[in-house]
Amino acid sequence: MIRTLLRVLGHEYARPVRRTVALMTAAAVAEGLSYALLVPLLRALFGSTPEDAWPWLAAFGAAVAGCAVLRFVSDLSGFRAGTSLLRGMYHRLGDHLARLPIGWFRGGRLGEVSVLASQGVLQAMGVIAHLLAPFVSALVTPLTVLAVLLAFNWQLGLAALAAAPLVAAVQVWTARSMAATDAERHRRDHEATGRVVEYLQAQPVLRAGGHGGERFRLLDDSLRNMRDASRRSTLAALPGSLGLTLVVQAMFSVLLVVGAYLALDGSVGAAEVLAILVLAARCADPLLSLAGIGGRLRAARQELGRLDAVLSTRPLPEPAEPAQPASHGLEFESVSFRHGDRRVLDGLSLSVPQGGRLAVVGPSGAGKSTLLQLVARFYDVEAGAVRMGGVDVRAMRTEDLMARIAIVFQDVYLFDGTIEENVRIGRPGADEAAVRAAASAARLDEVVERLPGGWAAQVGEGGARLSGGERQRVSIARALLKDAPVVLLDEVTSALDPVNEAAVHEGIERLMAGRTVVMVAHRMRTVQRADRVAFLDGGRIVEQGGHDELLRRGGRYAGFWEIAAGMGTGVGVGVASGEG
Ligand SMILES: Nc1ncnc2c1ncn2[C@@H]1O[C@H](COP(=O)(O)OP(=O)(O)OP(=O)(O)O)[C@@H](O)[C@H]1O
Repeated sequence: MIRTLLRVLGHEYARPVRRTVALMTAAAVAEGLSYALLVPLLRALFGSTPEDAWPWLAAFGAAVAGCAVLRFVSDLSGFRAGTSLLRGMYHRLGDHLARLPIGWFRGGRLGEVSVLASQGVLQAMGVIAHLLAPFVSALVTPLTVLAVLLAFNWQLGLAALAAAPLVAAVQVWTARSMAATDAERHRRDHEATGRVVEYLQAQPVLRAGGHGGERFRLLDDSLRNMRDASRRSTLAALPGSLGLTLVVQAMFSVLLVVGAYLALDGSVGAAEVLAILVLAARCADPLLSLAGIGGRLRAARQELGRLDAVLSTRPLPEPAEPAQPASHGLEFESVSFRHGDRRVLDGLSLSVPQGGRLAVVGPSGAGKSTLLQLVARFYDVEAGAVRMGGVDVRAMRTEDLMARIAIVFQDVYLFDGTIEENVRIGRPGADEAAVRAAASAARLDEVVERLPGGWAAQVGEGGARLSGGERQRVSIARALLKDAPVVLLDEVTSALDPVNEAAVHEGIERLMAGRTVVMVAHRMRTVQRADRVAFLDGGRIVEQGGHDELLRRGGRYAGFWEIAAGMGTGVGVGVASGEG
């Protein structure tokens, strides 16, 4: 386990961890040896000259004090190593997550990683600070006492030694039999955590559906499953802990019988037998604690495994010799890409000259957003290449690539800060005048005027205090401020009110001016801004050309708008009258 810990953390932590383990082992051995002093102490006390016990008592006192100091030093070292591992782990995890492809952060992953980053890291790193000392003590102290017993009297030593393989066997058997229940319990815990988050997020939907006051069945089910898994896991742990208790009791009884036999035989004094029994009793507690420590170690090991899996996820490879494109046209050459088993793009080829505007149209799920994501390297293509200015995006440093791209997503995320802070994310170093200019070009100043507090008004978590259209304006202002030569635009699918719609369109028009643009378009009005349209279906370009030309052709593209018009999605006006 320590090896996995060091692999997960990096070997620069090996020294403090090894020193801590050595100190803890020394403390546990010292503790065992201090107990051993009870043998001569009790022998002297019950002998013919009890005053001979004084030097042994002094030695015992000194040994106990020495143990306390060693234990303090080893615990302190464990605590220090634990906190430094914790800090290191957070840095390592943070650095690694920042290098993972954006596509890795899918819905379920967010809950998983947040539980891992909060509870998981603490649990895994707590091994050194909280679990190692009792574990080493529970193993090493009884072993030291055993060595003392063997040295003192081999029959008694052998009687105690017989317990060692039994304790080991019970531990191994418990760990094996618990593996499946532990894993299930953890899975159920995670599932329930996810359901709680979902329940909170889904409150508006539940209330709209008239389920506000009711309990949420999916949450109830997962909580019940969690309770059942927890019960199963507790029950599964019982035989192990019972087995350990039996082994320890049996060892004690055997020692008692062998001791009594030897005492009656006259080969060992009664005082020594008493001392041996006291020693055995002192070892019982640490041995019995092994059951509980074992469970916590197994849980920590599982968390460590999960951390290892996240940290082993390969980040997007960075080129050894990064290239810089001289221009900003885009080209997709025979691009194939799949999400799991689902093929999303299938040998797609497409190009957008520098300064050109391409609208991508197609049915839902055709792969339009994926096309944009491949330009920004949220994922890497499976086959083929995406190029900017003739340079494969994989040959560019991620930083350089992202500096050349401004993205306006359908779902705009705003941080809980002021509008100004949210716009500034587009170019953190921008001066105030530039931020205001971008905001005004995106017609965000109108929004600011309405807000109590103006530029200093807080937008709320996720931008909750702004409407969808207003959030879009912030996103456009960010992109304008970034002033990147390539713009990727994923048009909002839901209808905006006329004022917001006009403002968003005006902002987008300014954003597109003089830049290479690829836009996923859902509205006729947007498509008409493009100088070329690609109709995507089944991961391929089915038709390509100018908007009017494609309409005249009467193929898939024209049919698509006709259906949209028939469904009254707001695009039909353009089809009927030829305008958006
Ligand atoms: N993160 C993901 N994991 C697995 N599959 C995904 C993921 N994202 C998208 N997909 C799959 O890829 C397909 C294409 O998705 P994409 O978002 O590119 O479609 P789209 O054409 O933009 O659709 P829409 O117009 O509805 O937004 C989807 O049908 C979906 O099955």
